[in-house]
Amino acid sequence: MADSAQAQKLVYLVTGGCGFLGEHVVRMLLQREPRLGELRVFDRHLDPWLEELKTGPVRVTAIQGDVTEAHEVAAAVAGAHVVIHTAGLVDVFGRASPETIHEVNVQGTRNVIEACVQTGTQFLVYTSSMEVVGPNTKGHPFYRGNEDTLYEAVHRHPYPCSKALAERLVLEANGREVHGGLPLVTCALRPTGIYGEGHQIMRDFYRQGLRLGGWLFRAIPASVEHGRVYVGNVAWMHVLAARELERRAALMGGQVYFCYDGSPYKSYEDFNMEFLGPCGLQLVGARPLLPYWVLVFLAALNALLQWLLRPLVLYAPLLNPYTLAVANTTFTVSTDKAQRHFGYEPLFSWEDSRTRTILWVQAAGSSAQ
Ligand SMILES: NC(=O)C1=CN([C@@H]2O[C@H](COP(=O)(O)OP(=O)(O)OC[C@H]3O[C@@H](n4cnc5c(N)ncnc54)[C@H](O)[C@@H]3O)[C@@H](O)[C@H]2O)C=CC1
Ligand SMILES: C[C@@H](CO)CCC[C@@H](C)[C@H]1CC[C@H]2[C@@H]3[C@H](O)CC4=CC(=O)CC[C@]4(C)[C@H]3CC[C@]12C
Repeated sequence: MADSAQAQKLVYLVTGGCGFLGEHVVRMLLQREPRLGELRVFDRHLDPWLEELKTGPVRVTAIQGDVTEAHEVAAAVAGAHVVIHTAGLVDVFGRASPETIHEVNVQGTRNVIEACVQTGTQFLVYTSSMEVVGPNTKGHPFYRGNEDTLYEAVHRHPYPCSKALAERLVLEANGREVHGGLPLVTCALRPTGIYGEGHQIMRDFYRQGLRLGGWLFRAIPASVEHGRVYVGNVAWMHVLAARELERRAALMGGQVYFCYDGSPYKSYEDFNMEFLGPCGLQLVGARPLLPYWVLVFLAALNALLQWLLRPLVLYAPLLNPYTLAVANTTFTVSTDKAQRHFGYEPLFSWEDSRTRTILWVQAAGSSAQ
């Protein structure tokens, strides 16, 4: 991004731009990035709402493509100044095979890096995940941790394994020489569980509650805290990080940042009730209704059934040994690294984030989307 940066209009590429987070990043860039000249949205599935964006002042180019196809990625990256790589296979339910998760999340990321190097794109922001840290398989709590907190990160599940490998590739690529001789500058953002408009699991819990006559049943102790982050703030952090990578390359290059905002620390279920409560649902029980060992048994049973039924049908319920372990382990972050390094402050207050999410749940829960 040369000396004439003031006047220069920039080309951004967002991979996974039609996903839950990707859509917010795309819209945020259009609203809040004054230097944006062209926005390329790359996704395996292009959504119809992209068409509406094409009538605005910024050129929006929709590119249907697969990150696992190196030539498709290289064609999309060529000529871009900045890449925000958010495409990924988010699967902790056993819907996709471990090989597919690895292919999309690790090889896909490798393809993005190589495309930057080959075509001379200098700035890369990667959407990593809290899952590269934990919770670990031993269920150790991560309490108000930051990017420097020591934690025994042990990955077995294909999703966190893939995110950890991909993040490492991105960080190690920092400083590589790209076509034209300049250094690649990379950083990785690690959201905790994201919520907000478009959050399909929240919508599923809402519909399940409606089916059960307005009741949800507590499964996880209220004392197990989760850090959650509003999707608009995650998108804003991506936009800011991408903008500041050039000016603060020495400081930000090769760094990781947890995504955080003012959302309260609560258990997964109590946090969901912040939105589902005002939509008319109630969480039954001050304590879990079933003993923990019963949940462990049911989760193991689900895993067994998934394995047995796989040749016939895909059985992928929310509860499995991995999701139970994650839901049942405290994982909260408390950090100001992004604020110190690139001036991040949440754009949306907790009240705002909550209101926006409630409105979306009400609309999405009752429609057939
Ligand atoms: N949802 C969450 O709570 C969290 C998500 N993340 C990360 O954020 C990123 C976005 O996640 P979400 O928006 O939640 O997921 P999502 O599934 O809604 O979006 C992912 C997007 O990537 C696209 N995609 C998948 N495979 C692709 C491929 N082979 N080629 C091109 N595009 C492909 C999908 O079509 C989708 O539009 C992912 O990298 C995920 O690992 C990180 C932390 C928390
Ligand atoms: C035991 C059930 C009783 O109601 C509740 C099951 C909830 C789980 C499906 C979720 C609990 C925690 C979630 C994960 C967490 O937010 C961290 C994540 C980060 C990511 O990068 C991807 C998504 C996820 C793994 C998220 C997935 C859903 C949960 C396991």
